Amino acid sequence: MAGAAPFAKMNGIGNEIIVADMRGRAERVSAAAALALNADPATRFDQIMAIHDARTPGTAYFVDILNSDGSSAQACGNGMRCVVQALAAETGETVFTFETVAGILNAKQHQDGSISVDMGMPRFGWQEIPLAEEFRDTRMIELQIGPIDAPVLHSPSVVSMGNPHAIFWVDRDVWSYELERFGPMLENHPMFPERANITIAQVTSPDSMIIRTWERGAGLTRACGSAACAAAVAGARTKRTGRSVELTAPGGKLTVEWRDDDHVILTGPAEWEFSGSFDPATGTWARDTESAA
Ligand SMILES: N[C@H](CCC[C@H](N)C(=O)O)C(=O)O
Repeated sequence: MAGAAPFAKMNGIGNEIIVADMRGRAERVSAAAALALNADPATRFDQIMAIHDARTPGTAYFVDILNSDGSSAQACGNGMRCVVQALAAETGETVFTFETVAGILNAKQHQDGSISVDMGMPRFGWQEIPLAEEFRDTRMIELQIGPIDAPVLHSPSVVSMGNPHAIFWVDRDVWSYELERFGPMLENHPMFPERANITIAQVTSPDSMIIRTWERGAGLTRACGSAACAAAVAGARTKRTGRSVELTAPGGKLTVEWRDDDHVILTGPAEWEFSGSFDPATGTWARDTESAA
């Protein structure tokens, strides 16, 4: 393919990620390419993490994040771990400083192969998330779906991890809620002018919870790293948990530590599946012949 860019299909505990190598190129991965790659079952993804040349001194790369509907995302914790694993394999480095549209982000690969990403500081102001109306306390906002007198989901905590998140606390098994039905309504609720990632969370101990996420621009996913961060922060803010939490998502476990310096550290694995090359304008792609299935 002329002008093709290398990519790796990877995942972060089942969050389907394409790491695209756009270094040395001026163009972005187009929304049309994202839609085409997502339409093919072999390359279906939740996020594309496009690695570009650095724009800012002191950073190694600029990472552009696209959702599977072609929209842009400001943060993707699971995808950043995939980026780190791909770059660590290529360069032998283990510590990286990246830039995204949301700012500077540090990450490192540990001896055991797990990867920690510093997701920065959470933000709680209603205008920062953003919400459509003023709430002075975003630990719990008025929002509900279902019958007025017996809402199915209500009173979420809202947090920005660079991207907007709403966490609905539930007592029952997270699988007993029809997130595929409520997710789209809540993602697009007028309360969220930039839409939102929607998570239901069941706290199982002061340092653990089970979560399921409907992602803005991607739908149901097996895991969402920034949602794990948002849920852990919201858990600590509402005194449901401490500041170090293990989160079980459908695809596996992640740990989040909300450090005393206010930074949120997400740790978990990343997995390579296969490599190929693609046209960043159209999404036409081919698998590398030497790449395993
Ligand atoms: N899967 C990602 C989050 C993608 C966020 C995206 N859906 C949005 O904010 O639009 C993660 O691991 O953090």
